[in-house]
Amino acid sequence: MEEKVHGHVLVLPFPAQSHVNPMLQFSKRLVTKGLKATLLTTLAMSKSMNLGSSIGTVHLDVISDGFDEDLFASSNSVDSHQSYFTSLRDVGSETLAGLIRKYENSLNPITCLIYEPFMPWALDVGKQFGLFVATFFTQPCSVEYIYYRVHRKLLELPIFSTPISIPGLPLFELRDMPMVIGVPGSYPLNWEMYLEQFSNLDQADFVLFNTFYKLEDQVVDMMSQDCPLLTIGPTVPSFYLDKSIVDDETYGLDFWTVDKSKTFNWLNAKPIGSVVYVAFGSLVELSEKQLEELAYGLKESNFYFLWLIRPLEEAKLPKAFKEEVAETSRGLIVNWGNQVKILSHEAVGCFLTHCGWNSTIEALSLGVPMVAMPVWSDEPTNAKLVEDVWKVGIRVKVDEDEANGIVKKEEIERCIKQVMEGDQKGREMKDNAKKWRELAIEAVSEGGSSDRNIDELLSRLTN
Ligand SMILES: O=c1ccn([C@@H]2O[C@H](COP(=O)(O)OP(=O)(O)O[C@H]3O[C@H](CO)[C@@H](O)[C@H](O)[C@H]3O)[C@@H](O)[C@H]2O)c(=O)[nH]1
Repeated sequence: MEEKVHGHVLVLPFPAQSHVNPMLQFSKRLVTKGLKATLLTTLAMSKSMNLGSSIGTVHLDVISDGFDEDLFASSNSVDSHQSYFTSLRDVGSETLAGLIRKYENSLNPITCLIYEPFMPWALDVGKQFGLFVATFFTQPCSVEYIYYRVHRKLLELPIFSTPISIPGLPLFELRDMPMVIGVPGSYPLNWEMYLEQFSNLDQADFVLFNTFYKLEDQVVDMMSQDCPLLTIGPTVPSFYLDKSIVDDETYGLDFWTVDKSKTFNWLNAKPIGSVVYVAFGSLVELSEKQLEELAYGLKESNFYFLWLIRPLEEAKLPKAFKEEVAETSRGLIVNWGNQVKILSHEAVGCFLTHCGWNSTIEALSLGVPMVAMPVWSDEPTNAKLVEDVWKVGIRVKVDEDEANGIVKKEEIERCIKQVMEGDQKGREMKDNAKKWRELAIEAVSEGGSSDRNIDELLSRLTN
């Protein structure tokens, strides 16, 4: 039977893998602190993944985004973006309100809403019901602070002269800025959405970031001057950090089928630090030409490689390459897996990543050095920080002569070798990666900066 608790938090992520993961994980932490947490999924997610009423200790409930039969509606083509976002807002705000009402007369009515700011309307709904509302950013503070300064007109666009100086951040070139700024005119709908995040942020009771204080201290201090900011990350399954949550080796909700045995049978047979792990997250789509360069860069680096690549992307790989991989044990191609478990495997020597924020903070948390190959959004900035601030990786250079910014196979091979081979630079990256892992563990462990911040959130929530 359900017990009365001191607070019931409704958690609303944007319905995509990389947004659900950190917010689901954060929900688990809230439960360990004595709250009830209910994560909201869409009807399409619930149906197609056959979700039950909970994931571990976190309750699940559903709202509609108006696309009840389409699991991938939120990440489909740019043309359909606008209609998806309109529907998400219109249908979502109605069904969210209905759901809050549903709990009003229950033993544990909703007391707090934690929402992702790609959906700023959720804050308005929460406030209509008099709830305590916290905003949860799934990208790093460094990136959001840049958007915030544009929103406040403290950073004028377009940028004509470099290097770019932003308080709390290192000097940036255009290539280090978030893609919508570094490449003016790119992703116009996303740009609108990034700025909209701040439209009503002054109404939020707290602003949460999936980061930890020591990782972004200067920019966190800057942004904290303007909003009640709390760093609460990294939101990586606790099994890999402080082990405070029972049965917590995975996030627990996957949009694709997870390969459980092939990957680890293959990894278990490889020497320590010998494998390049390659993955580009849940959204990025590379061109056929780029995939070909990547494939042959990996092959020619002569290291073992494990490549997690979604089915539609895999279909674009050169046939000859796939056949060669299938015939030898030099490489393994798998469609989806448990990335954090892979990163924690001793055979993995480096992570070739697009620098999505989850992948980046997961690699930092697991102490794995990176080859950074950013594609869009926050990724160029994350790659800059990986290479020049945290010094845990090397960023590939785009071939200037190639249209559409292709990274050539020779460059991929060069970067992999730099990280994997034991020369001084490679060793420094590995040592720094270990250092960031220790600091990540410290942040989420009892009394650490993120742990104290979660307690601060709770004390406001329950008083
Ligand atoms: O086989 C796989 C591959 C990935 N993952 C997980 O999927 C998530 C991927 O997230 P992320 O690394 O952030 O990449 P994207 O899915 O590309 O994320 C989008 O959302 C992020 C957060 O807003 C942004 O930083 C990115 O630029 C944007 O592309 C991570 O938690 C991974 O652990 C798996 O579990 N299995």
